[in-house]
This record gives sequence, structure tokens and C-alpha cells, in this order.
Amino acid sequence: MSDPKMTARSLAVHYGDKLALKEVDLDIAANQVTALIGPSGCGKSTFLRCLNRMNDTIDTCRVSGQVTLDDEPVYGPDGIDPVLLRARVGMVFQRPNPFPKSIYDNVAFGPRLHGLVAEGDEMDAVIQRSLERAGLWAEVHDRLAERGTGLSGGQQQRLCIARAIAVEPEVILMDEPCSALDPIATAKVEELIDELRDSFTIVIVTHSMQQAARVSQFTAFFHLGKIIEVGATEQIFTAPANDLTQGYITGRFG
Ligand SMILES: Nc1ncnc2c1ncn2[C@@H]1O[C@H](COP(=O)(O)OP(=O)(O)OP(=O)(O)O)[C@@H](O)[C@H]1O
Repeated sequence: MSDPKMTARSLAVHYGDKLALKEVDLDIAANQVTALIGPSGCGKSTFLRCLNRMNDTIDTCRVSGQVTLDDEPVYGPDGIDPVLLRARVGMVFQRPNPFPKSIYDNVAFGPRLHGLVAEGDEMDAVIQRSLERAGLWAEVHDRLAERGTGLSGGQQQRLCIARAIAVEPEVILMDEPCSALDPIATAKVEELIDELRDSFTIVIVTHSMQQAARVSQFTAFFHLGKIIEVGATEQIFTAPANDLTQGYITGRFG
């Protein structure tokens, strides 16, 4: 791939003695959606968390190999500062997890943490723009002081997306972002993902083959800690090269 936004090379992850990810190589294309699929426990989330060093928070976890963001190393002595890295590579989790604060303060959290935006008109504009881009502004503009936790599940997840994009990340990692949502809320988030890729590079872990096919341009199939196959989503779903991929996408195992 020419000029990938992020790369992983020989990436391996141990939890204690257990090898969870084995020598994984992957390029993440800029302004595209890359889906990570595979059976439970195959290492998708572990891989995703390596991209913004979220695994650092797990005591037993050891990472080896290289990850880059715009050719800069993510790990090692010359690695990007982890706080800065997480501003550049944001994350949306499986369960919507708004802070027990107002809708406004949820979105303002990142810009305040990183000292990016002045309070007042400038912050108001960032809040509005982020909520608009997350497709939530129309639903919440007249109740920004209410608690984020009082929104519906789907709205909470879009609030978490607004919170992630408020710091203008370059990459957004999504770990099964729709698994706690109903079909209508899921459809909204999927539409949003498609719009967001104009501005951001997106990596999404999903258990839903339909979702991977609908939202992504590239798909990587993981099995037992390795990448078995990676390619254009259409090719992976219509003409996979590997029997294991074929077996998984046709539901023979999972
Ligand atoms: N914090 C942890 N401590 C110990 N082992 C872990 C930890 N997190 C994950 N693992 C193990 O690492 C392996 C990969 O897990 P991971 O969560 O990355 O898989 P996954 O493909 O995302 O699974 P799922 O689809 O079920 O979420 C599994 O065997 C899992 O049990």
C-alpha cells in the first residue's frame, strides 16, 4: 500500500505467558475504513489497542514489534508521547461510556484536557461542530446542560463519537461500537462512519460480517492471533483466497 496512515510490523503481544498476537503486519489506509474481523479471542481488540497504546494500561501486557503513525514510531525510545498519541488516535468503545457530566462537558473534555480551545465562543463552536459531525446536534442542541448519561444508548454512542472527534484526531479506533445498540441506532452509527472517513482514518472491530461489508473498504481477518488474510472488503467477502476466511465469512465457524 502506498503511504499508509498507520503500519504494524512484526507486532506481537503477550499477556503474561500467553501469546495473544503473533507477528502481525498490517497497513491502515488513510481516509478509509479498515474492519478487523475474526472469531472471539483471535486478537482483534488486542491489535486495535496497540494502535494507541491502550494496552499500556494492562499490567501483564507486553508489546513487541513496530507501529507507526505517519512514519513516526508509536513505541520505543523515540515513540510519540502516549498522551499526544491518544489525541491523534482516538477511541470509541463497545459500551457507550459518556462521563457523568453534561452533554457539553462530555464533548469539551478532550479540548480542555489538551488545552486546545479557549472557553466561551470558541469552545461553543467546537461543541456544536463536533455534535453536528456526530449527527447529534439536532437532537441535543437545546439541552446541552443535561447529563450525557440520560440520552438513549444510540445517542450516547454518538456523543462518545462527538467527544472523540472534538480533539480533531487523525485516526479513530472503534471497538464493536454498535454491539450494544438496536438496529436503528446501529444504522445511524454506520452512516456516520461512512461520512467520517472523509476527515478521519477509521479502524473498526466488528463481529458483524454485514457491518464489515457495509462500512469498510479494507478487511483483515484474524485467527488465533494472526492475520490470515487482508484485502479489499469486496474481495474478502466475495472471493477470499484462504479457506479459513471462507469458512468464517460463510458462518462455518465463529
Ligand atoms: N487483559 C487481558 N489479560 C489476559 N488475557 C487477555 C487480556 N485481554 C485479552 N486477553 C486474551 O488475549 C486473546 C485475544 O483477546 P482479544 O480480546 O484481543 O480478542 P478479540 O478477537 O477482540 O475477542 P472478542 O471478539 O471476543 O472481543 C484472548 O485469548 C484473550 O483471552
